[in-house]
Amino acid sequence: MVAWRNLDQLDAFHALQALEDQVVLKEVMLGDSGKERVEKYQVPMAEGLVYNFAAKKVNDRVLATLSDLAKEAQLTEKFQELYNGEIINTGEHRRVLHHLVRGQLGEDVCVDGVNKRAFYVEQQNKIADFAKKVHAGEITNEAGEKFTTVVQIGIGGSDLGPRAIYIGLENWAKKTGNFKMEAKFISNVDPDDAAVVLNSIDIAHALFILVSKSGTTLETLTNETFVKNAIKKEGLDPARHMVAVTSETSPLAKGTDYITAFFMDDYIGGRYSVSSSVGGAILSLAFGPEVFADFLAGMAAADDTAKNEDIFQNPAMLDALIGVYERNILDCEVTAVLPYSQAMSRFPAHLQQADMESNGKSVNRFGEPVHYKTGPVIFGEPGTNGQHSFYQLLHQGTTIVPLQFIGFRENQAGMDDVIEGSTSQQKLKANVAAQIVAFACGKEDQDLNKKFEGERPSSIIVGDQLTPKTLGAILAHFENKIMFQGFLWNVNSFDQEGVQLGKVLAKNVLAGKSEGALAAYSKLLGI
Ligand SMILES: O=P(O)(O)OC[C@H]1O[C@H](O)[C@H](O)[C@@H](O)[C@@H]1O
Repeated sequence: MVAWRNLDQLDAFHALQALEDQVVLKEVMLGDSGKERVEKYQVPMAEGLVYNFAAKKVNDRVLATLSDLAKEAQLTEKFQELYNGEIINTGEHRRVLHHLVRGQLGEDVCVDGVNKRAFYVEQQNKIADFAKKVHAGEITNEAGEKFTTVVQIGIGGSDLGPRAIYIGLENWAKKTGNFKMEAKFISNVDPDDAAVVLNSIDIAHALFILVSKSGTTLETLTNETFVKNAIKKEGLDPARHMVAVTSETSPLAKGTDYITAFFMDDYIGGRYSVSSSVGGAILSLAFGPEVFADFLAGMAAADDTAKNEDIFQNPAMLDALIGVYERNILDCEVTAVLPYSQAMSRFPAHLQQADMESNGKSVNRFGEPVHYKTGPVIFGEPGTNGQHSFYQLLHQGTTIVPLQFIGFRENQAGMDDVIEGSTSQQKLKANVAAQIVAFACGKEDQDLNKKFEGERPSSIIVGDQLTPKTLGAILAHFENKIMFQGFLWNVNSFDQEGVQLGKVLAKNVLAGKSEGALAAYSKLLGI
């Protein structure tokens, strides 16, 4: 049995607080010691990726104490309980099974006589079969013509992950001959979101995927009707243009006006659902089921490394521990995710939900207040765009923001030119290397306005190229990092009560039941 204890009840945490090791990056990262550190402080990840943490404020003693913390917090055992199907989501009294969607890590998990792995694989096969029939023109619109565009209607976890992964692989798929259908996304209840998408597509040849795990989300149900009205206006039958992805217990599962439905279940949290039918349907239609299977294989490979007890063979656990060190010992409030890859432009937005909805909690998994900081604020943009906007604050501002870089040796599209002695990809890579050192080491200057203090910690994930497998491995790395941090903070990372209050108040406004400030704001907004 594992013991679920608060971070401040662990001896290793107090040992960490007592350490007086103040790693000074501009000392350890300069000259030969910097070179040795970059070569030494890295661990292999799945799919040939590497997690390098040389520019983090850690040394061997801090790392040894973090390793003790991992053991005392029983991170490996807790992960084991999770993938073996224990009720880890205490708030909603649910299992947490997103790992099982991409592979069997432990024991069989059976619920009400159903083997859950078999259920997830069955849905994957059903989606693969459907996607192949759409691509082959066996499933068509009412005129017997092929669908050319696929549009996902969903929000939060039913939008961000699938959208980030679609954008992440679009150019790769075009280059490698795996591009089957263009995908678009409608999420916001702002009518302009749906209007822009509907105006940009040929509705007669569009297949819509309605995605809602709960089947009750106001934005998604509103957009469903919005889209169905647009389909009807074209003189077409909405039931011939829409499939549903939902949990078997949701009201949508009983709907009859869909071509077909694909399922997930209550054990897959929305923000962890990209590997389930939620991401499976759109990604299999856009790129083919084999590409989606490769993406899942990359995730499964990363999940496998997350089982290792040794933190130097478990990059997600190591990353999580360093993050807790920065949050609870170095007192950093924010973390930036900075992919030097345009294809990962929506990845930070997805991680914002994954991380902040999971670990943005003030009570532990038993509902008792915690007396330490939990999840940080997450933001990010692809480099080098960020360099020309918010990096000023990162370099010289009064807030120290730990950074998580991601970079690749090769680009995806294969199109590149030598301009003034270097390719664009080389320029991109030179920039990320330069930034790491600039953030760590800073620069002296008599003019304080031009002085860089340095001491801004960062890590980098490096790979050869962003592919379905490496993207899967990177996503699973972050999912597992978030999970381990939740274990360390002893919070339930798998519910999200904090999103409810606003929904209830908005319903009151629409039902004409508001008073006081709510009524005044409603008037101000012209509702
Ligand atoms: O998939 P759905 O049930 O429509 O939920 C969509 C989203 O809405 C909720 O408000 C939650 O905060 C998210 O975690 C969820 O992903």
